[in-house]
Amino acid sequence: MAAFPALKNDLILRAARGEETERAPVWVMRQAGRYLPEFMALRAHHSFFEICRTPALAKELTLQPIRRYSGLIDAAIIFSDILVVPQALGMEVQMNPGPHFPDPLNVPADVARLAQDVDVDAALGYVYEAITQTRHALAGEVPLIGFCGAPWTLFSYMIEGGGTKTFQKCKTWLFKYPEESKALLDRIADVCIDFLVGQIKAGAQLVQVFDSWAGELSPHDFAEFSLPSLKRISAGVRAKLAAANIPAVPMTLFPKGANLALASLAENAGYDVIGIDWCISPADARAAVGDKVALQGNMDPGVLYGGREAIEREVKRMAEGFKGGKGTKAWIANLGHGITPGVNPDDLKWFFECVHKYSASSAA
Ligand SMILES: Cc1c2[nH]c(c1CCC(=O)O)Cc1[nH]c(c(CCC(=O)O)c1C)Cc1[nH]c(c(CCC(=O)O)c1C)Cc1[nH]c(c(C)c1CCC(=O)O)C2
Repeated sequence: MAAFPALKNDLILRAARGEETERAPVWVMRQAGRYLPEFMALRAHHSFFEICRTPALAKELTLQPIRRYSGLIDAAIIFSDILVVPQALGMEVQMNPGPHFPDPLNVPADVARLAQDVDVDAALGYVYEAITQTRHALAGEVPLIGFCGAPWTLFSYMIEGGGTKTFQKCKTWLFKYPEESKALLDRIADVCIDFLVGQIKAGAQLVQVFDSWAGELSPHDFAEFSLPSLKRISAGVRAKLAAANIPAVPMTLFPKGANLALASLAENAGYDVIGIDWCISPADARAAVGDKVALQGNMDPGVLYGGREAIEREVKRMAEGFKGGKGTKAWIANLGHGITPGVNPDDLKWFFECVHKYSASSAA
């Protein structure tokens, strides 16, 4: 592996490994995104997936929030999308403006259309190249996060053909074709394993699995359909790294909306960090997971629309919740989901400043 510049800020890696830190490390999901004028300026000249496939452009977008919030932000996340995995499986995905699959999987027989024995490293090598270039360009300022989508969330896009409110088509699969559904979920998981291992080899220092639709399943169905593939990924990544003599990196799971599953996820899903949304209080989340994992989250992204007073009040409340009580373990400050367009970038700066202030071990 190429030698990278020495890391100057390892706060998030220490927190992810379960250590209490002098203050909470902080980053936000979708930090390179449409709320940033510099993102919109570059995006005006390139299509979304063109940027994903062009390492120099993906690197540039990854660095934008790091430059703007230098000294305040503790991690970069590679600019890409969870939908590059369905693309690697041979599906066409457009972004206009939301994701659109012209030929979704309608019935189990359609799985035959997916690419057989995908060479993940060949199909997604452009992501690895973006990661390696970004690691060099970061010059050790903060760690770089790699990611993928969770099988259940990707399954839903591949079957629905885009975003959905009803989940009608993918739930038809789960409940009419449960065995075929599980086989497809495992198949997606196997691509995710190779993809995360490749990202780690290329320089990713922490990886996150986004299960954005976890909360659409009942606790029973989450355990039945999503959890097995999430475990397959954590175990598969660790086994492949060990076999290749590559040190493990921390793994984060963001099972959005699956707050009822927190205790069992902390117990045996195989992740170091669990990301939570804002529909559970930090104290309740910590009570559910004990000291088995670090927690990441969880301010409602909508608070960023509320102005400085609201942001300060809610960061203080969040910090007190995560710090309070016995057995408090590590905390990575973040929003409970991605930052949304329309947020004033200066208000995000204020969010970071408030996290620094209220999460410090000396803060009252
Ligand atoms: C479900 C999901 C997707 N993509 C992702 C998820 C999981 C996280 C979540 O639940 O928000 C993950 C993602 N997407 C993007 C990143 C980049 C890294 C980061 O800054 O966090 C990450 C980590 C860039 C992006 N991915 C997308 C954009 C905006 C598209 C544009 O530039 O036109 C960005 C910056 C497009 C995208 N990609 C996806 C959707 C639904 C959309 C369109 C609507 C939306 O923006 O929410 C699929």
